[in-house]
Amino acid sequence: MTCEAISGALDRAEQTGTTTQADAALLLGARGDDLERLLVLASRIRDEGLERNGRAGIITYSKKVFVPLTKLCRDRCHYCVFVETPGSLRASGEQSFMEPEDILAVARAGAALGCKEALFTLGDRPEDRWPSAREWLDEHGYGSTLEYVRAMAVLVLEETGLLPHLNPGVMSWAELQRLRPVAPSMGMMLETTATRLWSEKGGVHYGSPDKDPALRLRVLEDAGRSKVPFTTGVLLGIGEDDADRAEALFAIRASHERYGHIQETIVQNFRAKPRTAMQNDSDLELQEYIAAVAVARVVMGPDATVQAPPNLTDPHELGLLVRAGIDDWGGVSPLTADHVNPERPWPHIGDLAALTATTGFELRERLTAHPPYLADASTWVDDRIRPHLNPLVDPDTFLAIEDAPVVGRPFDPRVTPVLPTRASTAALSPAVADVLSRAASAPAGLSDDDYLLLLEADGADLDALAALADEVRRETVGDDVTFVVNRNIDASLFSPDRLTVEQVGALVAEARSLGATEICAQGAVSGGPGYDYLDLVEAIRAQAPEMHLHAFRPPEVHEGAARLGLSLGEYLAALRAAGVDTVPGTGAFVLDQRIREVLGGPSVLTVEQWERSITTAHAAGLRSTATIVYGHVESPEQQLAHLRRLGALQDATGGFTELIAMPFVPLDAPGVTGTRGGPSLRETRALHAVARLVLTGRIDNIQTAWTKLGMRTSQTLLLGGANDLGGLLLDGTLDPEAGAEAYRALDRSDVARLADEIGRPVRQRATDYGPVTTPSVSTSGATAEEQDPTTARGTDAGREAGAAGSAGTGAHGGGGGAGVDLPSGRERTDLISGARLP
Ligand SMILES: O=c1nc2n(C[C@H](O)[C@H](O)[C@H](O)CO)c3cc(O)ccc3cc-2c(=O)[nH]1
Ligand SMILES: C[C@H]1O[C@@H](n2cnc3c(N)ncnc32)[C@H](O)[C@@H]1O
Ligand code: MET
Ligand code: SF4
Repeated sequence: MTCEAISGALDRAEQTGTTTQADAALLLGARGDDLERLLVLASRIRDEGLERNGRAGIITYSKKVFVPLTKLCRDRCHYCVFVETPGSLRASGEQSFMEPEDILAVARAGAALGCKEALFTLGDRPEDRWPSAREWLDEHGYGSTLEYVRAMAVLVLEETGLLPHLNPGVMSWAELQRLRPVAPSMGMMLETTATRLWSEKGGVHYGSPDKDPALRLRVLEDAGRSKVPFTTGVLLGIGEDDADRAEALFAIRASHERYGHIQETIVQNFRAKPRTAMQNDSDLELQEYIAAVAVARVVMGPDATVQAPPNLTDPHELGLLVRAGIDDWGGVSPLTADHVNPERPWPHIGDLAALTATTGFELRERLTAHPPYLADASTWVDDRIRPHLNPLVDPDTFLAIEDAPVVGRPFDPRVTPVLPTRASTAALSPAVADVLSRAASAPAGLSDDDYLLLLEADGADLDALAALADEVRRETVGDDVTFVVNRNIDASLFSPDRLTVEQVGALVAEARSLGATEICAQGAVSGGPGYDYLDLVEAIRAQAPEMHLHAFRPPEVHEGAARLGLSLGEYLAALRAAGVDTVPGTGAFVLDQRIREVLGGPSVLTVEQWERSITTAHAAGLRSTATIVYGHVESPEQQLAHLRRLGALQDATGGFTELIAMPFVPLDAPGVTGTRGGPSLRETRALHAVARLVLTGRIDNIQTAWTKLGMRTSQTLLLGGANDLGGLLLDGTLDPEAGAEAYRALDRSDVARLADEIGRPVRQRATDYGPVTTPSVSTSGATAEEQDPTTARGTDAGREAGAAGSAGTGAHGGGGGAGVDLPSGRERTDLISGARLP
């Protein structure tokens, strides 16, 4: 690095007040006079921002207690001394998790000292690695560590009034939604964007799944989209170089530019700890650190908050951090240690105030969420947390009212029924009311008896159950009613005389031109020469390389593999290589051997075969749907066991995208006798709601099988736990007599109306529930959004015939069980003109 290069970068930064990523990497090398210039620039930028934001001359901190909820972790960061193993905990006589009483003791003591923040910092998802963590959670009735975090945040709010700041590591989208109402702010250090430190043996993040930079950047994005005031930052001195540092800072800036949610960028210096893999590494050098803090200020700009922890730099050097442009010291505790850096005590707050004063600044207490976010609380703060926050916020500055009493207040459980029939709590049976109140804080943590009670709920109890499921749905995936635009191809027709390779190509080309993003192919192919499963994949792929291909149920996969003499794993890998993207998880019915024997003929896979097929698919990188067919001979116990089984499979593989609950339709299963003839509406509602609760944190999307349930029932279910309408398969002009689903159609205007009637937005999704990325093409030149009417039909649900699941029986058209309004057959409509076809 030449001095000219650095002073050139300084010149440019001084002139523009900002910098580029390449210049930032240069500026990180500034030392001596260059560093002096950089500090002056960083101070100037910070001071301009403070002035503009009405807080000139103020440096903030948050008075907090540290709650190390669990020190078990599935990661193994080489610098971390916080993390413990079950063995080390046993040796020191500690539990896997802090008990609620211990958490409250810390929080109460903090409140008595005027603290207003409870910082929950903990290991990532320890239950995935340590059976003892799983057991502790099971015994205490929590489905996951993050469910326990949520419950403890509520407990702390109610009992002490401290405001939770959650720093639990990587959070899923669903977890962010679940946690947002219980904390005004959250955070997760990006640490670094240097992937090699994670992917290469010897790197500090090797073997730590949660430290994949791509994953952490995803969390940053999700937090932004969820409007969570978010603290993040970089950890310096762990093997990254200046280019990496600049890249990480620019990644944070880019995410903030998209969503405006980065309330604070922490520039944290690595400190070597005994008993860690990095114990012999040296601490980050001071000049290098100071330069990085200043560069962070220049990169993040005048309106950002840049934080450096005051306990990781020696007291007599803290003035340098102020000169480097910080405006915040982060959380400081008068009570608890910094458990991440236990050897580095916090300065006394009085000393920190005095020291800050010598740099010309006044130290002021802020809350966990920074002033700009509290000033726009309707955007950034969930209304359930506001009653806890408001008494502590100074209405002029949005900083803390330092001497405000910190007292607990009840947390709004929000079990407000939203269904047409409103249930008053008084009308609930006491047992159901009790179960629901526990379900509100731990939906996935109830006992079998609890869920069985809910599966039998009726009347006001059922309405309240549905309302809670609706709330959990909203917190998990938001309000959008989603659907995918696709076309079903009945694979059982694939043969030289019924549906040729050319016809398949034409169907696919047409589907693509009409805006489909997915082709769904199910049904047993005959397997003649050139007409096997892989040939069908090839025929589809040849037409549409970009289209998502969702194809072949477990029985078909078994058959296809046997035909070629391949193992399931080999065959699924071949399907994937040929172009299959996901597989339908249909043909599951209820995963109970006796039930399958009653319902199915000889072609029905055993429980073991079905599970192996799905888990092998997941292992091969093919995700799948998960399904249940209910309302035949199964008991509520068996329904629940099935849902739990799907949840356990999901824990093992993470491969399910959604659950589709399909009512048994007797007319589709002519050979099956002795059933209860399909489910009632009551049973349908209870099952969907219970599925939403049981699968919280595991399977986030619950699809309503509209082809079997009809529109009115689907609306009811979308208000009672479900969030997705499934596939709207294009019914184009080339459609052959496509078996069971022929002439069943929904179009976009139907979907829009359906959602509008229940007050919800609609969103077209990709198969994996992400945004639709490939722009839809249309022969008419209209975009997918404009195309209307687009006739459409269901995906997996459409193909799952009543019980035995034989594809293409064509035996549709009658009513289902009581209360299940099947859609009436619809005439085919021309996709472009909307005109009825003959
Ligand atoms: O006491 C600590 N507080 C840490 N905090 C808390 C921080 O000091 C403040 O308390 C919060 O920013 C809330 O105001 C973090 C918060 C995050 O969101 C992300 C990372 C950290 C890291 C630490 C830390 O190492 N030690
Ligand atoms: C809570 C945050 O603390 C940081 N962290 C973890 N271990 C150390 C260490 N030895 N030195 C400095 N910071 C550390 C990480 O950035 C983590 O995300
Ligand atoms: N485990 C989390 C993370 O590394 C929380 C901080 S480390 C104790 O992000
Ligand atoms: S830094 Fe966080 S993720 Fe890494 S081992 Fe420590 S607790 Fe686990």
